[in-house]
Amino acid sequence: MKSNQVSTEQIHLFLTGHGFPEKVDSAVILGSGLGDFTENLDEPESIPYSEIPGFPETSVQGHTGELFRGRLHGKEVIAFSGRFHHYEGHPFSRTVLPVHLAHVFEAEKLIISNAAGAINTRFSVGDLMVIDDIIRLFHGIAASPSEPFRYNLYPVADRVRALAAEIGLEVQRGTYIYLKGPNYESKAEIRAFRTLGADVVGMSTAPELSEASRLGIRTTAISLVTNMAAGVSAKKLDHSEVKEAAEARKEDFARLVSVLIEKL
Ligand SMILES: O=P(O)(O)O[C@H]1O[C@H](CO)[C@@H](O)[C@H]1O
Ligand code: HPA
Repeated sequence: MKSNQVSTEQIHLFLTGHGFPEKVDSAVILGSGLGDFTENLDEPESIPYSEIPGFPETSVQGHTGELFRGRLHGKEVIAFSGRFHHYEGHPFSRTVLPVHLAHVFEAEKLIISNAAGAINTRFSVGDLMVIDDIIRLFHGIAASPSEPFRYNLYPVADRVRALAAEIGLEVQRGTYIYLKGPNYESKAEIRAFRTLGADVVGMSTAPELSEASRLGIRTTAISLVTNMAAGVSAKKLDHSEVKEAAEARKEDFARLVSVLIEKL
């Protein structure tokens, strides 16, 4: 049943044959520890990635590996509880599978989320940040060749903050720097990235944003600061912080995604 040769159109056909709608309003990619968002969907149904032809499985803690469909504010939503990271051994063309599926489901909006470490010393653990630009130190991360980044994240970031304010949520904005991982950064690297203008660091999202930009999907990306990056605080970094911070902010994260699905 499983093969890397399965096209996104065939996956779409499989999913619509299993109760998924032909088209959705929004697609959501859930970052590390943020999978509980799916508890907010009305009439949810889900299929484990292991049962979807052509779908790789997830191996990172905090990514359950399940595709959800449901409704929010009466709108059709698909939510990827679990993403594929390049450091898990996936080529970039596969890390962007959720983006390609958002495209075949004709999603009007794509909301990407991630756990990230804060480089900006004015940020705190638990902060939500809308990404208004990205730094891709490693070129060659694009899933498709020769594509400039053509999507302007700045106006969307303004709108996200305004919508967050409407529901009483303060959201930071800033630049996400993509590192391949899976090891965390050194203190010197974090100092260097600060001088480059990065506010948070993570190991996902940039390939997805690049591909969504190429496909012309209206996209926003939200980081949850799960830790201060290496050397910003004296604390030793550990993936368990990701889960703790996500657990503490899961309600606010869900409220934010919910208002974006409703109004962005
Ligand atoms: O970006 P997401 O998938 O949220 O995961 C983040 O959490 C992991 C590090 O603990 C890295 O994979 C980093 O990218
Ligand atoms: O400090 C970090 N560095 C890279 N990726 C991360 N994902 C969560 N925290 C971090």
